[in-house]
Amino acid sequence: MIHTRDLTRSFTTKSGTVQAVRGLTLDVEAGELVAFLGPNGAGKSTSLRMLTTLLAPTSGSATVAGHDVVADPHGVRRRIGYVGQGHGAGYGQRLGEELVTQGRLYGLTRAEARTRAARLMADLELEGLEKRHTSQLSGGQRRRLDIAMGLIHRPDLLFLDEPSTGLDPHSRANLWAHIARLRDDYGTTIFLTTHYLDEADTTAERVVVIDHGTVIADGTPDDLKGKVAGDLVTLETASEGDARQAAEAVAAFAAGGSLDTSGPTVRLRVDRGDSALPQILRAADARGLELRTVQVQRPSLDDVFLTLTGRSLRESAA
Ligand SMILES: Nc1ncnc2c1ncn2[C@@H]1O[C@H](COP(=O)(O)OP(=O)(O)OP(=O)(O)O)[C@@H](O)[C@H]1O
Repeated sequence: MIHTRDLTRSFTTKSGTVQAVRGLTLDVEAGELVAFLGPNGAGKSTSLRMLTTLLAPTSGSATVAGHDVVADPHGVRRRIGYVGQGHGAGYGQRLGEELVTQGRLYGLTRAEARTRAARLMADLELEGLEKRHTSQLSGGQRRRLDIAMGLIHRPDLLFLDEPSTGLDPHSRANLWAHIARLRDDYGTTIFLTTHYLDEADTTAERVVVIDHGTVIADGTPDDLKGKVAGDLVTLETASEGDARQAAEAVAAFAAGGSLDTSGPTVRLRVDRGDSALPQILRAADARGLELRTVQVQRPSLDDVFLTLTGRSLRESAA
C-alpha cells in the first residue's frame, strides 16, 4: 500500500540546506495500522506530505495505493484520505452539508454522497448532529467530522496527522476505538502520527520510529520493547551490602550492561524477564542472598522511544 525507496527531501534556507528526510525506505501492506513516531523535527510531517503528494521528493521513489507520487499524484489522491493537524472542515456549513460537499468534490453523485455521509455519521457517532453548524461542535465531534471528511470517498488508505491531539482522555479513547474499527470493518490501511505513545501501544500493531529523517526502528510494540528497551527487573535486598553482592551475581544477565544499585535496590534491564528471572533467582540463591521482593516490568513504548532517541516524546512534545 505504501512503498518508498530512499526517499529524501531537503529544503534550502538562508542558513543552508536542511535535510528533512534522508533515505526513507518503508513498506506498508494493505490493512496495516501503523503509528509513525518521532521527536519534533524528525521528518514526520515532511514524509507525510510527500506520501500524500502535497510536497515533491528531492530524490528517491514512492508508490502509494499503487500510484507513483510524482508521476501520478491524482491517482494517489483518489485512493487516499488525509486528515491533517488543522481542521479540514469549514466553519460556515452544517455538518451534513459539509460531508456531502466533500463527497461531491471527490466526484460522488449527490445521492451517493448523502448515503455515504449518513453511514459515516452513524459509524463515527455523529448522528443527530447533521444540522449542527460545524462551529458549534465539540473538539471530539470536530475531529470525528475531520475523519469522516477524509473517508467520504472510501479511500483504501487513510493518513492521520496527530488525530487525538487536543482532545480530553475520554474523547481520545473514543476516537482510537473508531480508528481501530475502521480498519477492522473496512480493511482501511491506516498510517498515523501521534504524540500519545500509550495509545499507539494499544492500538497500532506496528510502530515505525523516525529520527533525523531516517527510520531507526520498525516493529510491533512488543518487539521493540523486547529488543530496544528490555524488561526492567527490580530486586529488593536486605541491605546496601547485599545489593552490591546481588548486583555482582546478576551482572551477567543485564542487557547492554544496564544495571544500577541504589540503597538496597538493584535494577537491571534484561532481554526477556520471564526467562531471565529463574536464572537471576538461582544466582542470588547461590550466594546465599535473601531477596525481599522481585519485580519484572515490561517497558513502555516511551522507554523504547527514550532509549532510541535519547528524548522522551512527552519532553519533545512540550
Ligand atoms: N518548508 C521548510 N523549509 C525549511 N525547513 C523545513 C521546512 N519544513 C520542514 N523543515 C525542517 O525539516 C525538518 C523536519 O521537519 P518536519 O516538520 O518534517 O518534522 P516533524 O517530525 O513533523 O516535526 P513535528 O513533530 O515538530 O511536527 C525540521 O528540521 C524542519 O525545521
